[in-house]
Amino acid sequence: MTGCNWGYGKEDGPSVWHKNYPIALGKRQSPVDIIPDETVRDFSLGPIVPDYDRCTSVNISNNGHSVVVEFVDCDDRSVIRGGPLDNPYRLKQFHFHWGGKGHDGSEHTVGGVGYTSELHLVHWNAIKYRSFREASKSSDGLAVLGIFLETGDDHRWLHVITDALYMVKYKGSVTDFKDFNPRCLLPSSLHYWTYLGSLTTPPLYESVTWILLKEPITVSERQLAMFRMLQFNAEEEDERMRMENNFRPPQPLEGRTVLSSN
Ligand SMILES: O=C(NCc1ccccc1)Nc1ccc2c(c1)[B-](O)(O)OC2
Ligand SMILES: [Zn+2]
Repeated sequence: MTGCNWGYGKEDGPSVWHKNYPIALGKRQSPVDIIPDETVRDFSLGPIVPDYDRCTSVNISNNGHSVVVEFVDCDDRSVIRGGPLDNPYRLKQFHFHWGGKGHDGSEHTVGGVGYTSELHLVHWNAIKYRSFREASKSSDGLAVLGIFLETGDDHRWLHVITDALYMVKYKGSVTDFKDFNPRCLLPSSLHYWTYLGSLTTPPLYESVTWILLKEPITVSERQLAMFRMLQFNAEEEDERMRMENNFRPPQPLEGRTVLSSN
C-alpha cells in the first residue's frame, strides 16, 4: 500500500478505514472508552518511568494527519520503562489529535467524556526488534504514553511547539526542531490506566501497550487554535482543508480489561 489513501473526512475517514485495513474490525483496536469503575486495580503494576533527559529531538513535520516531532532513536538515550513494560522502549516521536473550535478531539474517552486533545508519545521495543517498522507489527512492539489536554490557562512550554507550527502549515513540510525535551509536557502525577490495543491510524496494527495518564495537562484555547491553522493538504493542492478533528472514535473493548495503577 503506497501513499496515503485514508484521512478523517466523510469519504476516507474512520468509518471506511476497514475497506483497505480490515484489522480496523479486529479484537484489539484503539482508542477505547475508559470506564473508571470498570478498570481493575493491579497492585503489581509499578510506576511508569519516562527517562527523556538525554533525548535528541530532530524535526517537526506535518504528515497530512497530524504534527509530529521526531527523535533520534538509534540508541537508548530516551526511553520509557516500568509499569506494564518488561523492558525499556525507545522514544521515536510524539504527535497530537484535536477537535474543531469548541469541540473535543481526544481519541480515548473517560466515562464517555472526551478531552479537548490527546498527545501520543510513541516508543518501540528495541530490545526485541531491530526497527520501529518491525516492532510496529509485533504484539509487544510499541508503547504509547497518552496524555489528555484540557483547556484553561496557557501551557508554559507548549508555545515552543505552537511557535513552530507556521513552518509546517502544509502536508509534507518539515523543519528543524532541536533541544526539545517532552518531559515538560508531562502532568505532575504519573498515575495511569493501561491496556493492550492498536495504532489509532492506519495501518492500525495491534501492537500497542497503551499507557494513559489519568491527570490531564492544561493548554489554552489560543494555543489549541494554533494547531487548527495547520492544513491536511499540501501547499500546491487546490482544496484547502483545515487540520482538525483528526481523531478516531472509541472502538469496542471486546472483552479487554483496562488496568489501573495506584
Ligand atoms: O507510525 C505510524 N505510521 C507510520 C508507520 C511506519 C512504519 C510502520 C508502521 C507505521 N503510525 C502511528 C504510530 C504510533 C501511534 C499512532 C500512529 B497513533 O495511534 O496515532 O498513536 C500512536
Ligand atoms: Zn496518535
